[in-house]
Amino acid sequence: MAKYTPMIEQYLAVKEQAKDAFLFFRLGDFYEMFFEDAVKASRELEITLTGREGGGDERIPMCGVPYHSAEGYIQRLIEKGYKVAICEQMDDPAVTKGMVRREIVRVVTPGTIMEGKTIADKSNNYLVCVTESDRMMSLTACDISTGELYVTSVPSSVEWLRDEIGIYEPAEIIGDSSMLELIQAEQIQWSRPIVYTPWEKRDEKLVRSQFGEAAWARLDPERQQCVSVLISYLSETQRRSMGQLTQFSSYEPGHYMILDPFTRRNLELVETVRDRSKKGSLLWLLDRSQTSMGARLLRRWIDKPLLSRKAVEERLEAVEYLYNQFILREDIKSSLNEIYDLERLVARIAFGNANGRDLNALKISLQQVPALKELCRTSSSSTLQRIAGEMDECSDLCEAIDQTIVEDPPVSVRDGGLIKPGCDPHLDELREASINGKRWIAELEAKEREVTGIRSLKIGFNKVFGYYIEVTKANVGSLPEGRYERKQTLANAERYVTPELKEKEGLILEAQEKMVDLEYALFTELREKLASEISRLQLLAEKVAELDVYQSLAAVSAEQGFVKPVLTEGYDLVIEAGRHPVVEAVMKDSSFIANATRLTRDDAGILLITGPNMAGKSTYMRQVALISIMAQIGCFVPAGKAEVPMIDRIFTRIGAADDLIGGQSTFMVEMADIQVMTEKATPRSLIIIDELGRGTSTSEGMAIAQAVIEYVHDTIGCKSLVSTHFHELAHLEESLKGLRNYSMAVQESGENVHFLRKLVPGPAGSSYGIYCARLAGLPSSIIGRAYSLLQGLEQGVSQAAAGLETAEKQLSTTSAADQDETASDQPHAAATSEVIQLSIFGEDEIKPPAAKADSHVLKPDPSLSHLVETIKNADVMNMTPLQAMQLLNDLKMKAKDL
Ligand SMILES: Nc1ncnc2c1ncn2[C@@H]1O[C@H](COP(=O)(O)OP(=O)(O)OP(=O)(O)O)[C@@H](O)[C@H]1O
Repeated sequence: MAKYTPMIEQYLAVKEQAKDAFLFFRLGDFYEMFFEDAVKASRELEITLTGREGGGDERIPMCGVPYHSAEGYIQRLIEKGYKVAICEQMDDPAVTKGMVRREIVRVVTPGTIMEGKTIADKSNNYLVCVTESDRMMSLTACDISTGELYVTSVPSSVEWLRDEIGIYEPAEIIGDSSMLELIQAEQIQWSRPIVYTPWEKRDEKLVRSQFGEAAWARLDPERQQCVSVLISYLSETQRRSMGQLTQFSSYEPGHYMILDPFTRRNLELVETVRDRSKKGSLLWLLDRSQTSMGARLLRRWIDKPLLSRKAVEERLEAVEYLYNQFILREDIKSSLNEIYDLERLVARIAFGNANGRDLNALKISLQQVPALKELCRTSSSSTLQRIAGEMDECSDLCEAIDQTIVEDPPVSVRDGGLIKPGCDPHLDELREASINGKRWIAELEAKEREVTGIRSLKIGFNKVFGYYIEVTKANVGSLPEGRYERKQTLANAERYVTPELKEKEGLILEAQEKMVDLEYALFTELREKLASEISRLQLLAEKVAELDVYQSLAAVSAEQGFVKPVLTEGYDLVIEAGRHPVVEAVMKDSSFIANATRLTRDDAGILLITGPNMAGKSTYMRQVALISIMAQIGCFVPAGKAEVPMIDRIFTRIGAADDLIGGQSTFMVEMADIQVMTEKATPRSLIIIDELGRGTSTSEGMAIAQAVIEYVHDTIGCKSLVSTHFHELAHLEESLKGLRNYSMAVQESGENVHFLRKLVPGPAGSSYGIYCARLAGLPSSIIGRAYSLLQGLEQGVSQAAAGLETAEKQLSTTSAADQDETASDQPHAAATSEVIQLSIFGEDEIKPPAAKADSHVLKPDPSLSHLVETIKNADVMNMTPLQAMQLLNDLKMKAKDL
């Protein structure tokens, strides 16, 4: 095989270091890609694929992008989930003999981007690292564009891992390959695509030197390991100091309310279920922030509601104060409005890619701080006063920028024109020389015109020939002999230089070159000075963001008529006139119907809610969860009055999450969720289950629903809202002390049903499902047929229920003697209530059949004794839930055959 050229050999050697990335190989003014990379990139970026002789047997596929527009191409590849390794020329080709050295200077990955369209201003872009050691799982989340770094760990648990990743919604996850496989096996459809990079190398030394020995020592060993893996990845991909990472925030997951990814989605905390847009989410409603940092912090608060009542009350104190102080709120708002994204500015400064405009943005932002601080200091809110006390105005840094950078600097920092006069005496001298030189040239032009008598003579400049005297062809004859040396011939003009022009040009260009170099040096000196004060700036950014969130929560609370919740360490959740904040806000006619909620230890901790489709059950249940979350982030809540206990976990099982997991049936998903709930829920949790037990046959669904409700009631004992279509479950109120029936009221008038959206005590009469189908516009033939089928089905259910009731009666008489005190733990009897017939239509063509369901009790059948025997012999206490379900199903089949 023929040998490759040295350049291709060099390419291949570099490519070895970046196998999983596109290698952007700098060749002059282009980044070139070769071989497979070229073929793939030409397809992904829609650029022309060419070829090049490289010494091998065949032409080598090649494609390239101009270096000055590479940013856009890199972003497009990152958005598609690829990585890009940037390989630069390390020597100046102009002065290098032979081949220039080339090295990878940075690998851009989805989790390590610093700027650009890919990361929205108001959201974070996290890289998450997961590791496991000694049966402890650790997770580190880092956003290098803002300098945030979080680390936490717990005894190994896949659910925890899933929940925690759900909080960060990372762009990329690195870490132990076994852990990555575990996460991928969960098949969760995250709201954004995640790139997985196995990475097990660690760099403890770097972590210790970057964060200090004291901070290192405070971390548990498993967290140390996790941070070391992450930092090693950053250092190998970014290949520069990550000065923006000044500290890590190590936290205990137990300090926050736990919300699994399904619950987050179901409650539409940061995006809607339907189109995953922010609009229509709780974040959208609460976000009146003026700065991007504030917006990101608000999102973090929503992602992690607090468990410490004291900490929440401190937040509420500030929100309440600002709620009542409209003018102060407006003043704070207008100051905040002038503040740029400090976190990202500061990260760019540390990363070394901030330009003059960035420094000025920092200056303008810092100029707002004294006023903000004063507003907080003079307030009578203790929280705001604390913020004022912690705000470092950084006026020295503001002044340094002000003295150095001109008002409107260019984008580039390498071409001069960004340092103020008076900042550096040497620069001023050079400027003077350059200005004088230019003046001299202007004078020379006038002089030459006079000497030659050529009025159109002019002096110009270009990069190739420098300064020249230009004379049109017609006037060339008028030039005196000797002094003028021809440099360039154009179509209708000639260009000349003279010895004195050449000499002056040398001086001017030298001054200019020196000036540009000196300006760059002065600029980087300032940038480095700012970089060395990065922790002060980051701390200030935190305070500004916190203040911004307070004013945002206060503004929206005042605007929407929210009230301050009363937080308790107790059990009872009592809400008067509660509303769903987002549904209410999007209703144009302010017609949202408020509903109360009472979940108390003395009365009932479980509300079993029945009611027709469309009646507002889901909205009601979500509103209770949202009120709890809002209270625990420190926001006022949409209610007339609210007493809210600190809730440790909200568990929701709401229909809309069905599409989250591919390849599993709705029913299996529901059961898996319920399983997690039974394992994790505590008495301080809140459970919300919408339409429990659907997705399987009616009788099985009903049986499972009842068993689950009993388990929640007897074993977990937490507050729960359960909605169901099985009206037959209403009887549970009799057997479960802590359960109350409620329903969403409807009013029937003639043919129509009017949804009152009002929660009333007692079970619902009917589900009106077919009525809703009619509302949705289904053909009347289908509606009519559905009604007649319903009648048949209801008779069947009624008979089966009656059969079971009889069986149960027989069982109770024959086995009364066997009963002991554990009987109350046995599954409760299947529903026996009469199924209520719909009668909401008049003499319509789709009128439901008139007959009422037959509710009489059937006579016992001889084969019933077999059924009873089976029930009697069942060793219920030693059955798994699945065996119990199986038994129940067998009984049902036998009952059907009776
Ligand atoms: N309290 C309320 N006041 C005014 N409108 C409401 C109220 N609650 C719900 N709605 C409106 O009623 C519609 C149906 O509500 P929701 O989805 O909660 O009903 P549902 O009983 O859960 O129905 P389904 O069982 O079909 O899911 C929603 O579009 C919502 O806008």
